Amino acid sequence: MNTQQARAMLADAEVIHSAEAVNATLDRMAAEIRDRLSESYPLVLCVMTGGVVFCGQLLTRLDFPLDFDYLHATRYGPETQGGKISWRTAPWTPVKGRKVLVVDDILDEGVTLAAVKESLLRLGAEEVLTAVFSDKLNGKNKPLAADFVGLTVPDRFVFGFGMDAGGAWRNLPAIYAKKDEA
Ligand SMILES: O=P(O)(O)OC[C@H]1O[C@H](OP(=O)(O)OP(=O)(O)O)[C@H](O)[C@@H]1O
Ligand SMILES: Nc1nc2[nH]cnc2c(=O)[nH]1
Repeated sequence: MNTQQARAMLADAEVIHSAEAVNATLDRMAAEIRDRLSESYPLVLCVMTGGVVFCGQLLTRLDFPLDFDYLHATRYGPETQGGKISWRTAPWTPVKGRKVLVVDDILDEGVTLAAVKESLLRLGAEEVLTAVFSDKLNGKNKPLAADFVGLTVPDRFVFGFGMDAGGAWRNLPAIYAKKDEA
């Protein structure tokens, strides 16, 4: 995708959740996570790449001691249909005996987060909680329900706030969907 194509896609897209709604949701989620984990010294793990914006903005709202690290698993690449999960990087910080909070941008079919959770439990994590900024209303029987959910999104390919559209626009502060898929 080149600059022109990326700009055209954004111009044609529909806002699903505004930046204001995103910020209010971050505040609410941080309060929920604080209530559950503020005394546990959790290990917060960002699922790269899409989780980076949500996780970064969430972290600045978590006012209690925690460790931070990341892992990288992907199954979409630049495509809009998921494939086989590809593990790129495991967390460097040992998870054995830890309460872990996994942070990702979207729960779509749930395959990625279910695989991440299973792998962390296999590595000996005491408890694995999951936080997703958006949960797609796709009517699918997901293998996992997130412990903390920000906003729901319709069953369309969405982008912005960490999520890419053909590689572009992870940097948007709001959530969009391509108009032609409405
Ligand atoms: O619930 P699922 O259907 O498994 O989809 C959710 C996953 O898809 C996206 O990652 P993607 O594979 O696109 O990689 P990315 O984070 O690098 O964009 C997103 O960041 C989630 O990790
Ligand atoms: N950008 C993006 N990535 C996803 N990964 C799983 N579902 C989606 C989606 O709707 N948009």
